[in-house]
Amino acid sequence: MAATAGGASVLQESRQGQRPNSTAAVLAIGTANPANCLHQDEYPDRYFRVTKSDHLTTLKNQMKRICEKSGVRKRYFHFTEETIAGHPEFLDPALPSLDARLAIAADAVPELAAVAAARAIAEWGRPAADITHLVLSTSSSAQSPGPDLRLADLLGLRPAVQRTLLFFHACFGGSSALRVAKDIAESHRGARVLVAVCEVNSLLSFRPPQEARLDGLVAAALFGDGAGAVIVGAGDPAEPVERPIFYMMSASQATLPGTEDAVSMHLGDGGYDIGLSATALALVRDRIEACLADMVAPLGLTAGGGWNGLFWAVHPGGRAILDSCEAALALEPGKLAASRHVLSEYGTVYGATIVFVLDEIRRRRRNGDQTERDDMLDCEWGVMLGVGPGVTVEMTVLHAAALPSKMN
Ligand SMILES: CC(C)(COP(=O)(O)OP(=O)(O)OC[C@H]1O[C@@H](n2cnc3c(N)ncnc32)[C@H](O)[C@@H]1OP(=O)(O)O)[C@@H](O)C(=O)NCCC(=O)NCCSC(=O)CC(=O)O
Repeated sequence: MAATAGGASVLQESRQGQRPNSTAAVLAIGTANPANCLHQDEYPDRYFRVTKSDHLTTLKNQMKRICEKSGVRKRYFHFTEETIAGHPEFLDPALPSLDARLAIAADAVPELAAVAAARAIAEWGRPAADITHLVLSTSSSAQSPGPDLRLADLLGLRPAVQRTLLFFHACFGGSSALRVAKDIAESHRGARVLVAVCEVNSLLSFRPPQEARLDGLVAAALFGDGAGAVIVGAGDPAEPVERPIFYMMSASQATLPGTEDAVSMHLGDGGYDIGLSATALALVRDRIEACLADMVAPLGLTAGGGWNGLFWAVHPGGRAILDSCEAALALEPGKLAASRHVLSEYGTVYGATIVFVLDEIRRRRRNGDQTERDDMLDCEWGVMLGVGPGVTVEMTVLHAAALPSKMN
C-alpha cells in the first residue's frame, strides 16, 4: 500500500495524540522495611553466633572491622533468627536451599512492595485503579507469574494494568525501572506508572562466613531488605500533573567495558552468591567521571564548571563507593549527604536504595532545618546514579520541581 501525504499526516496526528507534551515526573514516593531491625555494632556477634561460627575468631574480627568502616548504623531484614533456626539448610552450603528461600520470598516480595506502594498511592491522592502501568523490579524472585501479579491484586489495581517485570538487575534495578517508567509515561497520554522495587535478598544470600570468600563478609555487612515505590506520570501544560517532585529530564545506561567480574550475583542451589571484587572501587573512581560526562553532554549540561552545581542521588553501594564518587567528581562535602544517610539507616537495599535516596533528598529539600538541608535547596538540577553488576551505570538527570510553599 502506498503512503500518501494525507496518510502520513494522519499517522503523525495519531502519534502526537497518543503522547503527552511534557516530561515525566516523580509524583509520589513511598518506602517500607521489614520489622526486624538489627544494629551494625551488634551484627558481627549475632551473625557468627547464628551461623555457629564463633570459633572463626580471625574472620569475626575482620567482620567487625568491616562493619565499623561500613558507614551503616542499622539495617532491616526479612529473616529472623527463627527463620534461620527453622532452615538448617541455609547454614550448610552442601544442602540445596534455593526452593525454601524462594518460597519465603514469594510472599515477602509482593507484601513488602505493597506496603511501600500503598504509601506512595496515599501520597499521590488518587485511587489505585487510576494506575495504568506497573513496573516491578526485584532480584528476590524467580517465578512466573511473577510477584507483580500478586502486587497488582493486593493493591486493587485495574485488571488491565500493563505489567512489566524486571528480574535480577540487582543494585541498578530501581534506576532501570524508573527509566522504563519515564519512557512509558512519555509515550502514553494519561499514563500513571507505579514503579515498585522490592528486595529481600538477605534471605536469598544468607550463609555462614567462609575464609575463602572475604567478599562474603563485605556483602554480609552491607546489604539489607526493603521496598521503594514511585508514581511516575507526565501531564500536559494545560492540565498540570498532580504534584511533581522531580522531573525526569533524561535517562540513560552505560556499561563499563571489561568490568563483568567486578560485581556479580549468581543464583544457585544455595541461594545467591554475591561477588564483590575490591577492584570495583577503583573502577568507579577512575571511570565514573568520563562515563557521566558522555551521558550529560547531549543535554548541554557539561562538567566544565564542575559537578557541584548539581544535587546528587547516588546509589550507596558501600561507604567506599560513595567516597570514590565524591573523590572522582571532586564533590563538596555534604553533596552525598542523603546517600550517606540512607546507607547509615538502611544499609544497601539493592535496587530499592535509590528510592530511599530520592525520598531523603525530597525530605531535606522540604525541611526548614538548615543543618539537614545541606545545599539541596540551591540546586535545581541533579543526577540520580544507579550502579550495579556489569559494572552498569544508570543515570537520570532530574530537575527539582518548585517546593509546595513556593508554588502559586
Ligand atoms: C567494605 C568497606 C566498608 C571497607 O572499608 P574500607 O575500604 O575503607 O576499609 P579497608 O580497606 O581497611 O577494608 C576493611 C577490610 O575489608 C576488606 N575488604 C574490603 N573490600 C573487600 C572485598 N571486596 N573483598 C574482600 N575483602 C574486602 C579489606 O581487605 C580489609 O581487611 P583487613 O581489615 O583484614 O585488612 C568498603 O571497602 C566498602 O564500602 N566497599 C564497598 C563494597 C562494594 O563492592 N560495594 C559494591 C556493592 S554492589 C552494589 O551496590 C551493586 C549490586 O550489588 O548490584
